Amino acid sequence: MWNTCLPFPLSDLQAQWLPLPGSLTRALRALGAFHLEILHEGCAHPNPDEAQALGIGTDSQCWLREVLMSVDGTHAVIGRSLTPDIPDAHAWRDIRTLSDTPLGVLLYEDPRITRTPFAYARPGQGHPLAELAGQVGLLLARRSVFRVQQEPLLVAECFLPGLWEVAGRRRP
Ligand SMILES: C=C(O[C@@H]1C=C(C(=O)O)C=C[C@H]1O)C(=O)O
Repeated sequence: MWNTCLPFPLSDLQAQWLPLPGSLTRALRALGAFHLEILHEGCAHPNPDEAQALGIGTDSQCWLREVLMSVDGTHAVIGRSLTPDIPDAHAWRDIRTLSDTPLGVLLYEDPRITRTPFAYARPGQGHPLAELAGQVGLLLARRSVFRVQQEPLLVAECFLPGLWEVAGRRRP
């Protein structure tokens, strides 16, 4: 399902936003009034493609964070992040206490953190991102794995149709 090649066909806006490097939160904030809502947080098991990306089994315990990011009141991006739930010496322990502070604050200041190249997908029926979005068909998603001290954090971002309305009014 996930492929490092951009899906085809894409609009100019989609081709611009999907591979956008750096903080997505920062790019969304440049479009207008930004709001982040926590949809769900807690312990969970990864689905098979998430487990494969994290290099763990589907029976592994993870910390899951699902958020909805809006711009000027328009739902724009859904984020679904997972990291193995290793107690004590866990590099991503601060993710549990972020609340509605965007995850990006943990990711772009520490030079030790690496990020894999993006992989892209169109989440279909039954995929957690489609279920969170409450729709299928018009969704585009990307994901990458951040690592620090060998600990992985999988971050998937699903771009909702509303993003293209808002982004069409301005450029990142
Ligand atoms: C990875 C980033 O963090 C964003 C914020 C997220 C969160 O708060 O859970 C999840 C996905 C991202 O869109 C970013 O800003 O680039």
